[in-house]
Amino acid sequence: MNMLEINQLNVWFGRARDRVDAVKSATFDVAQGESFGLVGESGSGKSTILRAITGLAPTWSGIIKVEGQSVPKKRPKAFFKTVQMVFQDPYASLHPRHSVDQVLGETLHLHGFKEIDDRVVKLLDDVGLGQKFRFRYPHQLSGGQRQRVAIARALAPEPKLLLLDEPTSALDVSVQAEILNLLADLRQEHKLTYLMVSHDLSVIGHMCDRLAVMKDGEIVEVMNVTELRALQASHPYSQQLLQASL
Ligand SMILES: Nc1ncnc2c1ncn2[C@@H]1O[C@H](COP(=O)(O)OP(=O)(O)OP(=O)(O)O)[C@@H](O)[C@H]1O
Repeated sequence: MNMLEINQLNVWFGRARDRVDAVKSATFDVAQGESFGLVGESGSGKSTILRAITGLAPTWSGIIKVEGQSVPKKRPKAFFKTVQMVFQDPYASLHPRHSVDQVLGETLHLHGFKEIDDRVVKLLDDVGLGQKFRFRYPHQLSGGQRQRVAIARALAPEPKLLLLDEPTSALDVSVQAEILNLLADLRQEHKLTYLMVSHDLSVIGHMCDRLAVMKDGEIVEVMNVTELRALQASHPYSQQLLQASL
């Protein structure tokens, strides 16, 4: 079964002469348990696709289906029990005056969980932080530790689909691999499906099964990572991207 189906998705910002067509007729699907990458140059519309799925880009047309169900314009709370997003910048995505305990506890509470204490401890273990981080505030954490908290928050509702928007590009090179390995382990342990944006083909090659190449708001090619590794892109733009990343 497909976890996610995107059909003829158009996303735009602004009106009339100011209109920007950020995503044009994007069509792809992501199977249950699959990890799917979106690559392309800056401004090609990768993040906008994730934002449209999660409801952060309000003007869109086309079909977005999660587990076979069309997503309505206004996302019900239940949607966020299935779909969660991890943002690029862990400095911007955590409230500076909320402790780790508050961030995770409030998310769990919002989604109706009981035994919140036990779940907070378990989430911190799952992301490799452990209890000693529980009562810290964001300014007392490194970038990598903050991103682990953001990942724990995304895992709190026990989602099935994680939207990952360049989850390591704001981090120090030395911790990028740690976070990618954590995400790969979590996918296995929690049987998650990933839709991941990156401009880094080696990250996509490491993390994904298939990928879509975007250019100027359009998907120009969908390929699997075996083809990526063998440099078998057929579209000239994909070939250019591959050559540039060597
Ligand atoms: N809120 C907005 N208002 C107007 N235009 C926007 C808005 N958000 C994105 N855009 C435009 O939509 C296009 C796609 O942007 P998007 O952020 O999806 O690209 P991207 O491929 O994710 O790039 P990057 O790798 O730099 O994040 C760009 O031209 C961008 O300027």
